[in-house]
Amino acid sequence: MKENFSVSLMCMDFLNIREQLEILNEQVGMYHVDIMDGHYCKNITLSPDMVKAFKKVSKVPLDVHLMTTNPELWINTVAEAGADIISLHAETINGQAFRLYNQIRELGLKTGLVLNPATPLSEAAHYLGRIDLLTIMTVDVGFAGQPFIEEMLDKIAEAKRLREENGYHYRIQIDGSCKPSTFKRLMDAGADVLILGSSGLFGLDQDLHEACRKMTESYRKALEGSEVSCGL
Ligand SMILES: O=C(CO)[C@H](O)[C@H](O)[C@H](O)COP(=O)(O)O
Ligand SMILES: [Co+2]
Repeated sequence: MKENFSVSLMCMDFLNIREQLEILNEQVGMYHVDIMDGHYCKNITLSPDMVKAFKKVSKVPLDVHLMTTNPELWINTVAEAGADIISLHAETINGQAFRLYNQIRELGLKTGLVLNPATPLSEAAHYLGRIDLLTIMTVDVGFAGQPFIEEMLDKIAEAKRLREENGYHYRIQIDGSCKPSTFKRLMDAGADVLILGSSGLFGLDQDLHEACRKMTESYRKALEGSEVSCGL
């Protein structure tokens, strides 16, 4: 079941990073590191130096979500910092998509693609076959704690159908408002990985051990009777 979860580290308590990662290392399959440039979206969160710090303690892969107008400026930097997956926004790579994904592969890393809620899957139709991790935003980029966008359930189902019809290999990851009240609908629609942020983990309890327990209990309850197994 841990492979079904990633944790959004922008939502953690920055005064106790090491302690929280040592707990989360045993609970989830990946960490999600949001890097924003304050231009592509109106916020500035984590950084390549934070990737370096996380890498010293993390026992799971780091997926770096680049919310930057010029992602080509950051790929080598976050790769050197320790990223295992680099997730680029389709909206920022038209005209260099194949070049940047070749660059990520040549660095020995996995390729990620992120689609904003308003961006259709067709935007990436010609390179979905090159993607290891497809992240579907279920909130507009920039902030935690936003409301879930229901219309994204159809996009998740379409991503799963496209994968089956074309033999693509990407895992489908959900970013934004993954929480007890959305777990079942997201997994039933076809999600493989849920990014847990303020609403799905850190906001469940002040004590992280207790928050993890509440999260996994609500996930199990949500999937009772669902056609989705816990494993991939
Ligand atoms: O990409 C992001 C925002 O642009 C973040 O990874 C997540 O959406 C956010 O951390 C999720 O937190 P939520 O409060 O559970 O929606
Ligand atoms: Co993100």
